[in-house]
Amino acid sequence: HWGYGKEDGPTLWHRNYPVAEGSRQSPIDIIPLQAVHDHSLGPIILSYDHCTSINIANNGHSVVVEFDDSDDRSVIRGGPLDNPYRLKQFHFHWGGKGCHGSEHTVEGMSYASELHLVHWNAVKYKNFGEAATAPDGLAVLGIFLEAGDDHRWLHVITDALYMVKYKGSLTDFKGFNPKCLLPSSLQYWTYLGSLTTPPLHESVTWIILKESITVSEKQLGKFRMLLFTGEEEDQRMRMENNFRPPQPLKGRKVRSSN
Ligand SMILES: O=C(Nc1cc(S(=O)(=O)[N+](=O)[O-])cc([N+](=O)[O-])c1O)Nc1c(F)c(F)c(F)c(F)c1F
Ligand SMILES: [Zn+2]
Repeated sequence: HWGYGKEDGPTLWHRNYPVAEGSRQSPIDIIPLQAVHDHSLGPIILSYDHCTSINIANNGHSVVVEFDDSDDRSVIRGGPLDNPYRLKQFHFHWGGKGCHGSEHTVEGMSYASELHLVHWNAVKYKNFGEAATAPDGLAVLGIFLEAGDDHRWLHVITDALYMVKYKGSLTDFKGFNPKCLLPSSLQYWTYLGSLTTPPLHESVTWIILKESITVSEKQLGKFRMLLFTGEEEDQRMRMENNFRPPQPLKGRKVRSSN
C-alpha cells in the first residue's frame, strides 16, 4: 500500500498510480508574480452555516473530519467554480518537529501545515466517487497553517486527536463548523490540479487562500502524536511529514483573485 516512507512514499506512487506523472498533478510551487490577475474571477462564497460534521477519523494518512453531504447544506461557490460544490470532508498535512509540512509552497517557502477542505460537484455528478474521477468533479480549498500563537478554535480538533490515535479509529465529532478556521481574507490563487494522495485523480480545481492562519507549536505537536499504524501493529510510526512535494507545472497557469 502507499504511504510517506522511504519504501512507499511519493517518489514510488507512480508504480501503482501512473497518473502521478500526469499533466495536472498537485501540489505545486506557487509564484505570485507569475500568477495571472483575472478580473473575471469573483469572490469565493462559503455557505457553511448549516454544515453537519459527523465524525473524526484516522485513515492512516491523515486525520479527517467527515460531513453529511446528502444535500446542499454546506457548499463552496463562486470564484473559478461554475457550480456549487458540496463539502465532504477536511483533513490536514503537516511536517515533523520544527520542519515544514504544507503541500503547496509559495516561492519555495513551505508552511508548517496545510488544511484541505474537499468539496464535490453534486450538480453534475451523482456521488463523490463519480465526481472524484471527473476533470471538474472536485474543489479543494487549501489554507496554510503558520506556527505562532495558539489558534483559538483549533483546540476543538486537537483536543479530540487522542481519541483517533491509531489508524482505523473513528469517533463522533458533531457540531464543528470549519468557518472558524478561515483567515480574515478570502483572496486566493486557483489552478487545475489533482488529489495529492493516491489515487491522484486529476479532478481538482484548487483554491489556495493567500492568507495563512496561525497555530501554536503545541497544537501542531498534537497532530504528531497520531500514528500511521493501527493499534494491533507492533511497530508504531508517528504520523508526520504526510505531504507530497510540489509537482511540475507543465505549462499550467495559476490565476489570482483581485
Ligand atoms: O476521498 C479522498 N479524500 C482525501 C483526499 C486527500 S488529498 O490530499 O488528495 N486532497 O485532495 O486534499 C487526502 C486525504 N487524506 O486523508 O489525506 C483524503 O482522505 N480521497 C479519495 C480516496 F481516498 C479514494 F479512495 C478515492 F477513490 C477517491 F476518489 C478519493 F478522492
Ligand atoms: Zn489533502
